[in-house]
Amino acid sequence: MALTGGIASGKTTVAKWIAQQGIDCIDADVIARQIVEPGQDALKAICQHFGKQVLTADGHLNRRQLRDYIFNHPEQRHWLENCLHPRIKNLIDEQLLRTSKTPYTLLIVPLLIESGFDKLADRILVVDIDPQQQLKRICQRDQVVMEQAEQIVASQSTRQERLAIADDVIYNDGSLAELKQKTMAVHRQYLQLAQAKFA
Ligand SMILES: CC(C)(COP(=O)(O)OP(=O)(O)OC[C@H]1O[C@@H](n2cnc3c(N)ncnc32)[C@H](O)[C@@H]1O)[C@@H](O)C(=O)NCCC(=O)NCCS
Ligand SMILES: Nc1ncnc2c1ncn2[C@@H]1O[C@H](COP(=O)(O)OP(=O)(O)OP(=O)(O)O)[C@@H](O)[C@H]1O
Repeated sequence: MALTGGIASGKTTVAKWIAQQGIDCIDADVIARQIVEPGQDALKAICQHFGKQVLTADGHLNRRQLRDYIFNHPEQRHWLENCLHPRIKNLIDEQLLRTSKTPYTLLIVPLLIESGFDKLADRILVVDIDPQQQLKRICQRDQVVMEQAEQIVASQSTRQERLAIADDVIYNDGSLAELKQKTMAVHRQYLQLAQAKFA
């Protein structure tokens, strides 16, 4: 099962609760962080392309600076995606081979449509959020100004595009407790589907 949704829609929160039920989760954002750790070839490629100023004093990727830059320069965002997505795909493939012990595996991919990783999943779950609420959450959580929040949202698939490919939708329009209830309902449904598949 793949889980997607726009930035700050609630994917990580939903995935955390599903992981607590003992379900294997693979998170593309986590992999995207691992492959740019110091010493990794993706970090070297980024450094060669953007220059050393994209590193912090201790040799880590300066994520905030790169974020500010790529969301103002779409062609550079595409370069970064072309650099990282094939590497992320390889690691997802590797992890999928190793994670077959739980009834289903949850693959969390923010840019599911844009990356083409939707082909890896037999079912797509979308976390949907009201755009105004989404912008508020981005600004609050990431300490960015409204203009950058809007730029990031505009660079992603639209709400309609995501809903069009969804098999299941969790509407994150209430409290965290309500979100948890909806998540557990979907999880129970997926357990049943997995059971039916292997019965
Ligand atoms: C630009 C980077 C360094 C900013 O790092 P930062 O720590 O601020 O954000 P983080 O990685 O936690 O991502 C937060 C969210 O931003 C959004 N986002 C990330 N990359 C992109 C992108 N290329 N286009 C649109 N939205 C994006 C996603 O909704 C993601 O969940 C980082 O997001 C990155 O390396 N992006 C390119 C890799 C990528 O495409 N990741 C998504 C995996 S499918
Ligand atoms: N229903 C809710 N009520 C209150 N806060 C919420 C709710 N849903 C999510 N949040 C908060 O909104 C923020 C974004 O949620 P979360 O990190 O799960 O989103 P995400 O889709 O994983 O974001 P990203 O795409 O940036 O990785 C978090 O701080 C989370 O605690």
